[in-house]
Amino acid sequence: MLHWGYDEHNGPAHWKEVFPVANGDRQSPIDIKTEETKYDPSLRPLNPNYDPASAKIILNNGHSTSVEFDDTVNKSVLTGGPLCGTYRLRQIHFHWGSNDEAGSEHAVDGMKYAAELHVVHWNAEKYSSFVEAARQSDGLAVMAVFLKIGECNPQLKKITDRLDTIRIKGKRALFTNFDPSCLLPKSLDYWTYFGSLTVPPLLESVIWIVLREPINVCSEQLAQFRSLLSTAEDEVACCLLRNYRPPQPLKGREVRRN
Ligand SMILES: CNS(=O)(=O)c1c(F)c(F)c(SCCN)c(F)c1F
Ligand SMILES: [Zn+2]
Repeated sequence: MLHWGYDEHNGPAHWKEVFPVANGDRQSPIDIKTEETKYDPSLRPLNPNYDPASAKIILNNGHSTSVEFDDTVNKSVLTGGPLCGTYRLRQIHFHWGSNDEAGSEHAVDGMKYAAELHVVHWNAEKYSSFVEAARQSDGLAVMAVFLKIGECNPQLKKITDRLDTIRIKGKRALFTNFDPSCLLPKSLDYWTYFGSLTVPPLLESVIWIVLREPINVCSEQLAQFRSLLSTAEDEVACCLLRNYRPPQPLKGREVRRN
């Protein structure tokens, strides 16, 4: 396998050839069977606290589009929920499909949403960098938000309106004064479980916090994500039509809810 991606020749079924942890005991995403989730009274309310000035750039890394934040200080953090200590905001990015019927990574009782937002944080209380935290079992905390087809989302428009300036893999543009809380649903009720990155190197270092309430996105906005290119300037143009990993075996893990 050359470089990993989402095509037939380098997609999720091939990743284990280079990253054997793909068959590990705490892989993500998963299909959340709501009847089997366990209420846990010790789970606290989520407490996201983001400073819009932390937003720095918007980027096309060839696998998704991300907004990267200044994570050199504790300016934008997530505390509460299942977390011990303070997790610092690193970046947000999206996963989507080639059509509106499927595109999310997590599923709920076998049902997939049109897309999924990931808000990535790292444990800055215990570790000194994102890269170090990404190697630890409690190093990362990713909040997942489901996107369902409905009204156009005016907050998401701030991102989708900029995608034409970063169509080619590797392109980046200044992107500041953005608070990702504007993309969260009214309710911060969640499911939580121990899992992994959903892209190579698939590190098993993520405390997943999956919000139960989806936010809206319209079909036209999702189409703008699909017009991003997974290829660089000097390559034959190829659209990033889908970038989700299918659900992985639960292997006895518990999914708790607040
Ligand atoms: C949970 N979704 S993911 O796709 O596995 C994912 C990314 F795409 C990421 F980009 C990052 S952070 C930046 C690393 N290059 C991350 F921590 C991460 F978990
Ligand atoms: Zn992701």
